[in-house]
Parts: sequence; structure tokens; C-alpha cells
Amino acid sequence: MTAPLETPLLETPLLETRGVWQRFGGLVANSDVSISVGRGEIVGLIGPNGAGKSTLFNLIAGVLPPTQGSIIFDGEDVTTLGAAERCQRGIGRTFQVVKSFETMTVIDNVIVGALIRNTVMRVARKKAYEVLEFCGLAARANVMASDLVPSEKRRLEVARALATEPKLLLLDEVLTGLTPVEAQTGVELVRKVRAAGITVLMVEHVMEIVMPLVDRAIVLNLGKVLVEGKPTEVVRNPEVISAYLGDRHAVGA
Ligand SMILES: Nc1ncnc2c1ncn2[C@@H]1O[C@H](COP(=O)(O)OP(=O)(O)OP(=O)(O)O)[C@@H](O)[C@H]1O
Repeated sequence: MTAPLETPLLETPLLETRGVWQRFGGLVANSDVSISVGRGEIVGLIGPNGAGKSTLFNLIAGVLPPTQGSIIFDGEDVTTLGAAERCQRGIGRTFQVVKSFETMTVIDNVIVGALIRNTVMRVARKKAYEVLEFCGLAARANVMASDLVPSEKRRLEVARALATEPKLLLLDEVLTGLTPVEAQTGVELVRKVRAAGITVLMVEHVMEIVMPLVDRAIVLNLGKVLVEGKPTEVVRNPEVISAYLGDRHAVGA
């Protein structure tokens, strides 16, 4: 008789939040949030200002411990691990407010990320160059980060996170505030990231850009998951239209 097969790891989600709460004093920023992200997916996290998206990112990345609930990453409960340990496990992130080191060169910024995996400087530098090429920033390697234009700074944020060799990349509004051409370049970069085998969870406000890109959208409102599903379903959902999108995004409007 053959032994029953264990569930292959490939079929388990890469990320799960289970009943996650985050309270700041009396304010409930995340309320019983349970989401999952499958391996190889691009998932969009959307919702109005103050819905709790950045808070959820911080809980997933380990910046904050949740008040309640657990975070499961790659089959492991990482709830009590700090941000550096989660980065080691394979959670990479960008920040809504660009956090690159302005007084360092572009390549040195990326080396900081690469050193998390490769402590030999020569190896980290090589990795950093590869990542800059991947992100279309190789020609800017030796300029100061402060001299980059805003769209390049966003790509540098992505490059820094990619240099840590994540399994999951959390992108916090990397396409916001860009021209349509720059945003399209950003979309292509996100597609390349997924093609490289990296799962993506992204917070975005620009629906026209994010909806064609994502496989699934999760809508947060008032700290709770309002709806999740295929982008085409989500944009037609009356609750989403009323809480977030407004009539201008309603199908046929
Ligand atoms: N460190 C904190 N201390 C107190 N309140 C906080 C803190 N961080 C977030 N909040 C509050 O939690 C709520 C959710 O904020 P959060 O930044 O997660 O929302 P968001 O969906 O990311 O919004 P936006 O789209 O504007 O970035 C807001 O009311 C915010 O003021």
C-alpha cells in the first residue's frame, strides 16, 4: 500500500494572514484580516485612504507585531519574527515614502540590500549590478540617489528590495505619481519580477493601471476585507463602488 501523499508545498499559499488585528490605542487599523497570496500571483491590495493597507504591509513585513492573529509565510508562522528575520526568510518590501539613502550612490544603495544574502562585498556588488540591469537602472549606478528623478527613485526602491532575493515582494504605491509612460514601464517591471518567479503583493491607488496587472484584488475598507476576487469582478462590485471607486469607475459609466 502506498503512503498518502503530503500536500505538496507548492499548493500551499506563500503568504497567509490569519485573523490579524492591529489597534493603535482606540483606533482599529486592521480588523480580523485573513488574506492569502498564492505562489506566483500578483495580488493588488486596494482601498480608500486610511483603510489599513500600509498597516497590513507593516504587519506582513514584521515592522509591527499584530495585536492579535498570525502571519504564515512559506509554511512557517513568522508572527513573532522581526523585519530582518522575515527579510531573511524572503519577504522584501518597498516603502510608500521612498527610503533610499540619498547621500549614497545608486549601486551602494542596492549593495545594502544584496549584503543581506551575500556578505562578500565583491559578490554583493555583482548581484547589485545584475539587479540594476534588471530594473533598467544600470546606467545610473554611480550617480547619487538624490540625483535620480522620482520615477527612478521608485525603481531604486524596487531594486533594493529585489537585491535581498525575496520570494514575496511587497510594493507600496510604486506606480503612484508617475506619468502614464513611467507607470507603464513600472508595470512591465512588475511583470518581469513575476516572470522571475517572485510573488507580488502591491498596494496601489491608480485603478486603471493596477487592475489589468493583477491576478486578484483584495479591497480593504475601514480595516476589514470588503471583497476579494478577479479584478473584473471587484470593479463591478456595488460595495466596492460605493466605498471606494465611486460611480465614475462603474462598468458602463
Ligand atoms: N503608527 C500609527 N499610530 C497610530 N495610528 C496609525 C498608525 N499607523 C496608521 N495609523 C492609522 O491607522 C489607519 C490606517 O492607516 P494606513 O496607513 O494603514 O491606511 P492606508 O490604507 O495605507 O492609507 P493610505 O492609502 O492613505 O496610505 C489610519 O487611520 C491611520 O491614521
